[in-house]
Amino acid sequence: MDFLKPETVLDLKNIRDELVRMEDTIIFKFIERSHFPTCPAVYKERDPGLRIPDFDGSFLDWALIKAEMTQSQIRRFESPDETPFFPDKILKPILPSINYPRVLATYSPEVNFNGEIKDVYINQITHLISKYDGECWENLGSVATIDIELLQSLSRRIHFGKFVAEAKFQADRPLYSKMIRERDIEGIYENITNSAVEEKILERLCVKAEVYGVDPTDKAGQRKITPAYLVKIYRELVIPLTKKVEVDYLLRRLESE
Ligand SMILES: O=C(O)C(=O)C[C@]1(C(=O)O)C=C[C@@H](O)C=C1
Repeated sequence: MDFLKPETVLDLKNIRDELVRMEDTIIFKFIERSHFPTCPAVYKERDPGLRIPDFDGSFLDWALIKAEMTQSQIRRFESPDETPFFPDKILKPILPSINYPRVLATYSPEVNFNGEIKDVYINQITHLISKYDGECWENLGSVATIDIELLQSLSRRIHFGKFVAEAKFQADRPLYSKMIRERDIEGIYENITNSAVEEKILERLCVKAEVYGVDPTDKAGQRKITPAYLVKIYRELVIPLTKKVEVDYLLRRLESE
């Protein structure tokens, strides 16, 4: 997939191949995060043990804003597959802009589910993948660092739904236009769903968790990510959020015609 070549970006096979590659990135980051406990202090606003001068949010938000400010200056959010968590805090790039050909509708940056992704990550995912529920004051920086990487990987995966949606819209404009005009949300959900593809993803994740989640030379050793948790995260959170992105993107698609 090459964002300078629109025809490669809207090819459903290329999109799905990219989603498969992202699985590995996400699994290895889950494994990194599994070395630490949940560390609720990282996510609490104005935690008494973790005061940040002139900032009212959580330690994670502070670190994420700083990271996005730097990354925006090196052009991260010019790329159509990257979505900032704090769009109002990002800065102008210091590198010259790349003129990506437009593949998504102009309103696409407004389809931003990062608030919900962060919420689901903190309140559900960390409890499934962490070593145990509790603090570890000496690792707050490491936890926030891996959280930022994980949130950005999950965000990229879930917002890839925009490319899937655009490819599906272009493959059957009359059908999607009708459903969009009639605000037939159920019909859109039905049409974007491909249960066979979803089943294949979940099957593959089981195998990947079996292989990557344990030391291959010590199968009886401690498991870092289990097939059950990985499948639960994808089935209940990642895939449904991807579909939400697809539907939200499609519902506005006729604005761009
Ligand atoms: O591959 C697709 O067609 C998608 O829409 C992506 C995706 C996913 O999140 O992986 C979502 C919905 C489909 O049911 C299958 C898979």
